[in-house]
Amino acid sequence: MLQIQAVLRTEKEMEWWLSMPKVELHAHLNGSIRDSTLLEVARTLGEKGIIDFSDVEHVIMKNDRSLREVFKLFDLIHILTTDHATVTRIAKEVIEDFAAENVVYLELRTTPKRNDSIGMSKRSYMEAVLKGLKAVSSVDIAFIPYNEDATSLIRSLPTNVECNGATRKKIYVRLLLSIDRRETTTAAMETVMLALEMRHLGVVGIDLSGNPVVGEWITYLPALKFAKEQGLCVTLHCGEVPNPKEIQEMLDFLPQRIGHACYFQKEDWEKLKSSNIPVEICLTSNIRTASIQSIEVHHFVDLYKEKHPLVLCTDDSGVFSTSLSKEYKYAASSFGLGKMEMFELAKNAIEYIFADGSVKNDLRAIFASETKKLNL
Ligand SMILES: CNc1ncnc2c1ncn2[C@@H]1O[C@H](COP(=O)(O)O)[C@@H](O)[C@H]1O
Ligand SMILES: [Zn+2]
Repeated sequence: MLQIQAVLRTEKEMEWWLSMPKVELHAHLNGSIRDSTLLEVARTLGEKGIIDFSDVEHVIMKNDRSLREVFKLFDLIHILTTDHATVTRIAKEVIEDFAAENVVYLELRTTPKRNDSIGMSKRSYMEAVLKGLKAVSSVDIAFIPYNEDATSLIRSLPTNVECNGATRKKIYVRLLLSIDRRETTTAAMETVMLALEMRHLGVVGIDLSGNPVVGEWITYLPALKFAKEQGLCVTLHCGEVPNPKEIQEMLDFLPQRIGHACYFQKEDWEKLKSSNIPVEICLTSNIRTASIQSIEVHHFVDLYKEKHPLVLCTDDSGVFSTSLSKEYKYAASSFGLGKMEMFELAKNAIEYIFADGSVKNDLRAIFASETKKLNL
């Protein structure tokens, strides 16, 4: 009986975190796939004899992975998902999943991939992602920044709308194109050129990600500089492993945001704080990959106390079996923060999004109306 009551209490508690409006700024498409979809795709490839399903199932369901193992898993995920139809499917599902937990603004990042053997170019990969966005039907989605046609007019309704008595959820989506650290300067530049060509379709920036022990900062710098000059926003995975020289160079570049900041030393914190660069904090990801030894010593605490710009994010909700609601609940319970404080934290993230001022205004209005509903 007591056990049932505890379960009910936990469920009720989770409901609140689910219903709170949230802003997600650090989510990798291929890291955010539902386990069920990944298993289904793997099973189909197993039946066709392309992979050995039993081996793959074991890898997908494993939960405690080191950072090295995470990147091995990504190589496997990419084998499973990198065809146009699957990319479209996962893009649609990932957006639906974020919208279902009341993420009202999502910046989804993905690495455009080229695979000549199946006729995939970086552009056709991105077109498949966009097809997924257009296929979303369970929620209203606004992803085209300019009201160029009638459809996008409908799609840019500012708040959740009433439909047959029920409120339909509404999510803004913007895209970031990732440069993988394995890529060459030329390949990185191709990604930036593609981002520029796709700006009118909701691409707002560039991310640098991939295995942090691979590659050199100097390789990506020309493309990142060019992106910045052209007015694209840039976010960097920074300090996921100890690399003092690279961390300093990245901070000197003055990106619009950074992700992680785990292995920062005194001079890195000083530079970060004086330049006020917002930090995307991914708690579960940092703990699972052991980039941070335990939640009690996470740099969230210091940054939060100092009112440094920060935003809670999932990183890879599929790979780390998390969700943005869980990340908020985790932070609240780990750091002793109340619901009001967490709501404020979520609301402040609006200031660090890469979309334009009109989207920020709409989001501020959404948060203001939700304050009343949530009894805060
Ligand atoms: C755990 N911390 C992390 N650190 C660095 N890069 C990461 C990452 N998690 C994900 N990625 C990057 O995102 C890709 C998967 O999504 P997309 O194929 O782009 O959609 C990974 O291959 C890696 O390059
Ligand atoms: Zn990441």
